[in-house]
Amino acid sequence: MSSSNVFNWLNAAGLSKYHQAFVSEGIDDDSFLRLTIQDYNRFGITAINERKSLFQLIQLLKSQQQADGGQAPSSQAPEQEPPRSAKFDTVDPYMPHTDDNRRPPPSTAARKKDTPCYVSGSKIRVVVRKRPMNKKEVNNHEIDIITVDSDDIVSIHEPKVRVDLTKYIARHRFRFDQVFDEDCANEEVYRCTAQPLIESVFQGGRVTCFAYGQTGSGKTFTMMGKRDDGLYGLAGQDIFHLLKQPQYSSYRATVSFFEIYCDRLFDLLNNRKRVEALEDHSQNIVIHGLKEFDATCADDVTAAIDAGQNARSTGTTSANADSSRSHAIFQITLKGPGKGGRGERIIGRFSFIDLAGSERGADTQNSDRQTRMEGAKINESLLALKECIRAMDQQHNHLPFRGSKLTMVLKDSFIGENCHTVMIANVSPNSGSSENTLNTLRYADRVKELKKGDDKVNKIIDKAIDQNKPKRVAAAPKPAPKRPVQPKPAWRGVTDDDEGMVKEEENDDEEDVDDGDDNVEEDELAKTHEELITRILDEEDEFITAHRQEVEDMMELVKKEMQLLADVEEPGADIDHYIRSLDKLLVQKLKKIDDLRKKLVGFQDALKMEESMSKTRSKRQ
Ligand SMILES: Nc1ncnc2c1ncn2[C@@H]1O[C@H](COP(=O)(O)OP(=O)(O)OP(=O)(O)O)[C@@H](O)[C@H]1O
Repeated sequence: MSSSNVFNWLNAAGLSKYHQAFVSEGIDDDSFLRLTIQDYNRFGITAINERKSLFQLIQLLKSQQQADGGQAPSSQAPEQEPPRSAKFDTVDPYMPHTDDNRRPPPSTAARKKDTPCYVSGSKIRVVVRKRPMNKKEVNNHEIDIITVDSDDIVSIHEPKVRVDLTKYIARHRFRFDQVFDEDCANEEVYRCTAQPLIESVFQGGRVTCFAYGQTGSGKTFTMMGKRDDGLYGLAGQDIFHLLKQPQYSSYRATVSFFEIYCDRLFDLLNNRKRVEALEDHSQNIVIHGLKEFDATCADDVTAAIDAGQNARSTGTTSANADSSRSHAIFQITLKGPGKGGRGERIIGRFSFIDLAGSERGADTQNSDRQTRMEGAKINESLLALKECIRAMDQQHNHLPFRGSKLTMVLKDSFIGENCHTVMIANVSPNSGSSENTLNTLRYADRVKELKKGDDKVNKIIDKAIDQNKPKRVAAAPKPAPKRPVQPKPAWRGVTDDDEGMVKEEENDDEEDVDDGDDNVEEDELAKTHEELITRILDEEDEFITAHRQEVEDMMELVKKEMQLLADVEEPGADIDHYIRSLDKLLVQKLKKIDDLRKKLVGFQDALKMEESMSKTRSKRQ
């Protein structure tokens, strides 16, 4: 291979001005193809667009080399069709990192190593991860109803029974940015989701990675893994690897870990102390009282994760001991010198969120009030989250981050140019979870609805999918409008199987259906109910604060009474003064008790109203 290729390649990518730096470093064609993102700084290539160009160029040359059976690419600029990600105008971060030191386990690595990670031009990436069937599900003779049809298409084969008791399978297909099957290791999920975004945190980025899904679908497994092989730990390793580079020597990393339960924040690294999210004068959200710990190596991250997870699973009250009812937020923040060398500023932040079990949001009509309130808050936060991500992706000016505590504390993850969000929708494969799995896929699908400008891109993908579609055999009748919202079948095919007639439905483009007047009324009732729950939670806080104040005031008054008693027992004490003073104190005490009691009665009324509203809603179901 001639070394002159390096100049031609750089020239093709508009980077010829850096050629000299490559010559000085002795880079020939072979070593050029082995360059990693971490190397780019050595040549002075720091601008994001130039780094992207170089990354893309190297990927194209490598794929050309592979296509040529390992032959060296020519010195011409690559002429082949760019990989799909390049067509979509973003890219690079999600192409495979072949330089990665960590290797996925052999079985997965061998099959998946070269699978490119696709990305559209948007700031949000939605992937699906299917977990394997567990022993219990196998022993119960449940079947696996999820098939991963390709790198980005997943089908759920939902067992259904008609009114005439015949069984059929409704097949729903969804397309996402990427789909991981049950053989994928955490490392592979990490490689295609969080890892490509690590470097952007060093460039001022705010990266947020959510694990969404029903309880037991693998959210914690994905985020935590077994100690440090989950996304938290893997990201920690990479961040510290980069922090060792000379250009980042003035940066430091801190970690924090907290959870949101019923709109309340608890510090998982400080005995679950309650902390508050407040807006400062610049409208930034600051979590007052949250402990941030310096982390100097990946082991510090692991230690913080262990401590936080321990605190989470050994909750102080029975109600929130169940971690699936709270959102856990683990943040790694990079800090560096402030502007002009003064003070310190936040450079970037990586936030990982292990969301509450998505099915918990449906607990709003449970007989237990605490469960209802938890459900309402989970529901509210997941809806607000979806809206914020969509608004961010569609570049709306208005971001509804005030819709929940969760979106409020993540405000800086949604605003600004350099924000990226990854949502990992975790699904359980067993037939018993079909309803929840379908809900998860629909939620993720709504998050990822492509914006209008992407129509062209959509068509290209749809065409690709169409080529694999079975022939359309009959127009499908629109299903009767009924809650939960049913998808509009795009087509139906009819085949037979052992169970009798099997029908397949495909729902690549699911749409909401009109729920009618009854549902409008029901929605209104649900809205009022949820508002009432929010009011109760706020009033509960206010009432507890008022009660605490009343106890402190009473203690002061009791102290004064004791002083009066001591004085009156002295020889020659003024009995009139004693009686007048005691009367004053008793009036003050009565007023304090009366004030607190009025608050208590108001609060009880709200609780009764909530109870009756919950019953009304249950009766209407
Ligand atoms: N991809 C996977 N491979 C192997 N085992 C998995 C995988 N995903 C999940 N599991 C196992 O499934 C079980 C449930 O997973 P996990 O606790 O992560 O679920 P979860 O969604 O976090 O539930 P919760 O909401 O209750 O916290 C665990 O025993 C976990 O080890």
